Amino acid sequence: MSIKAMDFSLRINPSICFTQNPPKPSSKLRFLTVRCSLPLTSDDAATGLAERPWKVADARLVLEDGSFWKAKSFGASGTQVGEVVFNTSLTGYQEILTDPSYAGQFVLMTNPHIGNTGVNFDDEESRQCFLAGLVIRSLSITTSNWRCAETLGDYLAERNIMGIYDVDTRAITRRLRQDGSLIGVLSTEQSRSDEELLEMSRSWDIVGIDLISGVTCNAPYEWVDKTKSDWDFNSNGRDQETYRVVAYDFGIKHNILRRLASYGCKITVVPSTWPAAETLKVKPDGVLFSNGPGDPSAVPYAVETVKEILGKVPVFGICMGHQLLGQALGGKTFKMKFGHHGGNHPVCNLINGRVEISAQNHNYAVDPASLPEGVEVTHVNLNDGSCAGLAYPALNVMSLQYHPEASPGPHDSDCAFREFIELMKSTKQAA
Ligand SMILES: NC(=O)CC[C@H](N)C(=O)O
Repeated sequence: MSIKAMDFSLRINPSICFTQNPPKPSSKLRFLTVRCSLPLTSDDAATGLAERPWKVADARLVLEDGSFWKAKSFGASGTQVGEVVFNTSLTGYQEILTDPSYAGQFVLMTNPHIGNTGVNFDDEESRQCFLAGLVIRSLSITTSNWRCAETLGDYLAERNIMGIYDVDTRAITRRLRQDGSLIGVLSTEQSRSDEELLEMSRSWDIVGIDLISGVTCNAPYEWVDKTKSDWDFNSNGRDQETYRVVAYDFGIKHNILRRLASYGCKITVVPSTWPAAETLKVKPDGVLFSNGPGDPSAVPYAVETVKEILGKVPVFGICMGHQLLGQALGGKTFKMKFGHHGGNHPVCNLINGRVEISAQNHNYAVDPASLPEGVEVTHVNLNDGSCAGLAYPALNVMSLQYHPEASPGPHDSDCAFREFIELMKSTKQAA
């Protein structure tokens, strides 16, 4: 079949992955995405015969199932072990990189095109990046955004975080969906053998480790920042009153604090080991138990703190905070097959029957069957029916397994902050 020159134009798009079999031209074809991929050998580099504008694969990701993935490195170099999880968010990679709940994990983005907006000063969700590394399909060759202050590669290198690109993220995602989360080792060190890296991946486990102690703050501090007015999409219905809240930092995301402040809370953030007695001494109107990394069963001290506070003031648990509440109420948590990480999870709010599209990031969940009588499941994840929210009205408890603060993600669940205000208000009035 012949193709007339006018029948198609050539569009270079470096973000689209290349296959061995490019699409067959047809007379209807208007756009053909082209990016070539030639087999590279180390001889080419040594002889200098083949000069190429791109670099040779210089990193390996080795998964505990025995699979090896050649990739190109950006950011920091070295060798790092972690659990590989995939995130389906289309936007917000900077908020994901700075979400402390990813400590100990490699985040693999299913969106193939990452880095295009660079990084900026406003989208940090914590004081540093705690994740093990970033795995992406295509690293944008340009950055373009009015807020961009730096490229993604420079940002990661400065923070000593490893990243890899040009790796088949779809194939790894399918593997994780089928077999569950896997431990992996990422290395740029040629001196380490494949066998050594595989052995490393098989001798490390994320289960049972207290990752919270590595991300929490060292001392209490006051939080004052609100959501900037330009970005506040939901400023109606605020209470005139100020509510005093103590927020336990198990790896807290800044936007939880910004949203609470915007709803009129005066917040003291405290470390994960802060004694319950000290919290109760300041007579807060409410206590927030934050999100945080890792296995909720590995932090019994945090469950004890939650137990001591339960029933004395209204409490709101988010993600890890929800799991700790579940345990403190007598329930059990379990590790899910590959968890939920992304900004497109439908959740049914059983109280009002509405469906919220939510931002999620968790590998563990509360088993609703293990909960005692009186504890209500208020939200259900519609993808798999897992428990997404709890309430125990007798003790003024509410919790969500996902992220009402978004960052990144949809804002459908922002009303949860309003509900926490109402809970504090009605408890205050009843006192
Ligand atoms: N975002 C979070 O708080 C994560 C909770 C917990 N670390 C999990 O993976 O389930």
